[in-house]
Amino acid sequence: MLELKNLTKQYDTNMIFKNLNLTVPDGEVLSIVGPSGIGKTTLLKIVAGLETANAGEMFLDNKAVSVSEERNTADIGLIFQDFNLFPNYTVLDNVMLAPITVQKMAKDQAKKLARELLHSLGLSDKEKLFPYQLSGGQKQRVAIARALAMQPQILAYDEPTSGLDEQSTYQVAEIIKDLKKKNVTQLVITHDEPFAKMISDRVFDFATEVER
Ligand SMILES: Nc1ncnc2c1ncn2[C@@H]1O[C@H](COP(=O)(O)OP(=O)(O)OP(=O)(O)O)[C@@H](O)[C@H]1O
Repeated sequence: MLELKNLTKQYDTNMIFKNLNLTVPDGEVLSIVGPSGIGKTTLLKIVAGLETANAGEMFLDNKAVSVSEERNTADIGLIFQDFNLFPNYTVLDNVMLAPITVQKMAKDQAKKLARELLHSLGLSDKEKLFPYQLSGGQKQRVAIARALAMQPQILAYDEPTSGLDEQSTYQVAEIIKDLKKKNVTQLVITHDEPFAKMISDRVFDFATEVER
């Protein structure tokens, strides 16, 4: 379970949000909607430890997690809007890299895990390709496999359907629903309302539920 209590973020004098409270139970898919520039990506970055908050508390499974400093942990898997794949690595290496370098997993074990994940996401035949040789939907699935390889407690997606066609959007929705069945907690920033309806247990409207 993820809990955010009175989270406040400002950049210099620009207050982005104040006293944000949000609880996401295990296995829930929560979509976060709201207009551009309102602070949705900033919130995900704070949750993932890539950005600090000015005040407030975060708890993961009732354990306090500092939001006042950046963290380099595997507990939250972030899937970036532009995928952030390593361009000079193959699909397989993109998925294997973090378990080996961050978690010190043995190479054979990391390869086995990466292949299982790629298989489950329908990408077995793409493992030797480089990111530039993939479609947007395939890149998105590699980014999901890469995040899952770190066995995070929570997966957080920033606009996972941006730039995807209807079929790839549907595939991403199916992946999110499958992961939900495995009790993976998922936070999804999206402006795509039909997609949000398809995948979400709950929708958090940033514009109305957050003080500024
Ligand atoms: N590093 C930064 N320094 C200063 N201001 C920033 C920084 N990052 C973001 N901001 C500001 O914070 C506000 C929220 O940005 P954020 O990217 O979180 O919005 P968003 O809701 O995700 O928008 P979008 O849907 O367009 O991605 C914006 O006004 C942005 O200019």
